[in-house]
Amino acid sequence: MADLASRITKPDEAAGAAPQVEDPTEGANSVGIVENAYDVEVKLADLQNDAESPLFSVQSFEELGLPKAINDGLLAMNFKKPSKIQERALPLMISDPPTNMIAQSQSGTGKTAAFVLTCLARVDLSKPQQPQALLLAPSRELARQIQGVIQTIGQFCENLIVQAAIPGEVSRETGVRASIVVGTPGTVMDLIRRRQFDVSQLKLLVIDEADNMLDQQGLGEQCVRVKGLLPKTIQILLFSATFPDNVHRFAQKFAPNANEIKLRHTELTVKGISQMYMDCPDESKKYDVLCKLYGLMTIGSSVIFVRTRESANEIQRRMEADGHKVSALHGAFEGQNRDALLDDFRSGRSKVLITTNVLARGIDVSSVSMVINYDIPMKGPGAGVPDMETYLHRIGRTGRFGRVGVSISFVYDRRSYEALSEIANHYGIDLVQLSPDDWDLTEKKVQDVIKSSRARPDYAPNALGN
Ligand SMILES: Nc1ncnc2c1ncn2[C@@H]1O[C@H](COP(=O)(O)OP(=O)(O)OP(=O)(O)O)[C@@H](O)[C@H]1O
Repeated sequence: MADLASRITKPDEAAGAAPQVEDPTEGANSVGIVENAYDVEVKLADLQNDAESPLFSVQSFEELGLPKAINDGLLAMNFKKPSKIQERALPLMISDPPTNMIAQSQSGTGKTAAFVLTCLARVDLSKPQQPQALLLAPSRELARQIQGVIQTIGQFCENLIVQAAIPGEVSRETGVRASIVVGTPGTVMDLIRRRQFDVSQLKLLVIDEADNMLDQQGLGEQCVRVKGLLPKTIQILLFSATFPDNVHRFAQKFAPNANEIKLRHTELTVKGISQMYMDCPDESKKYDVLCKLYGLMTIGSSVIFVRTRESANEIQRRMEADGHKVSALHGAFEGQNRDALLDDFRSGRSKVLITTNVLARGIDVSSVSMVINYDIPMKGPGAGVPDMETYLHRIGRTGRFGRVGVSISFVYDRRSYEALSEIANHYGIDLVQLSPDDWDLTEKKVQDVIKSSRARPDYAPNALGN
């Protein structure tokens, strides 16, 4: 118990945990749009000039030597400067001869654009239907999102065809006909086996969320099998915010002689995310606390993470019965239903999303200002071990690319308290305590952070608009 207590900060430090933001007492409504736009330019530019920030860079995109059509795409996305990972990784990935890469960078720091730019720089667009780059992701949502990023950054690249290899997307008659293919490992494997995906000319394999994808307890076997069917000389890029030691060793075998960009444990947390925890009296009270938070959750958009599909359904049912508007998304839903639910959330039509770990990684919705860990993430036999990596990925759904956000983890008994305490110690996080007994203070602490995130004019669904 003492461990977590030692990581509690004083109440008035709560808003301070989200540095370099507008005065938190100033809500979006009280700030004029023009002034505000100026503020934000300065704020993001400030972060990008701060050598300590993961968004820092000294170069411009032009200096990285990418083709003009790609630079035009970056301009259209309003990407003014590369982030640190983009600046460091890109020159290594696009240089010849092609070299493998294992790259780690905090959540929301632009890893996707780093590997997407490499794909766009490597494919020969005179062969638009010949698969040349394959990107693998752990969920259909992430595969679709990456497909969208490629299409947006590549909007000025003539003849670019990008296809998603996820269930229900590739017709049996035509098979895969695209230069860039983004998929989930099971579907990709099926397509290759059925000879509907010609992999003979692939020159690039990207694995996003690579520690999760290569984990031998999970998708690892499938990824190894896919790789075994690809040309031996293929360039391999592995990206994630987390690389636990055991998976990292395996990653080095999977992508031999790779250049590496690694971070220490304590560098992994994103400064813009104010991490808090809620001391619930017991498990049965967690639901009431959640309902009390509901008003704050709808100021921006929020994601509530739970352990099982059943509890996602159950919380949705109860909250709706109590008159709240929420959506639930998990692996039991049909693919197209899942797509529609996430699209609604991205566009702001729904503001509160209850989900499982299926959406813990990679999903980029810039309007998310709050993440709730209704259940502390656990793993291992009997799910008795705190899942450090999943915690970091879950909270990383907010605080994207210099934005601010808040995460609230619910604890209610010794076990959940100790698990969160281990997570906090592992990353060296100072968690702010919230109490359901002092609701006014709780509300103020959370609102201060959320209001700061709202004060940004680019506070809207991301540039993809999907
Ligand atoms: N150079 C840039 N300038 C401005 N915005 C950027 C830049 N690069 C990326 N972004 C934006 O930052 C957000 C986060 O990027 P991205 O989704 O690639 O993060 P990530 O590092 O892959 O995070 P995660 O580990 O959660 O998957 C996206 O909305 C993206 O459009």
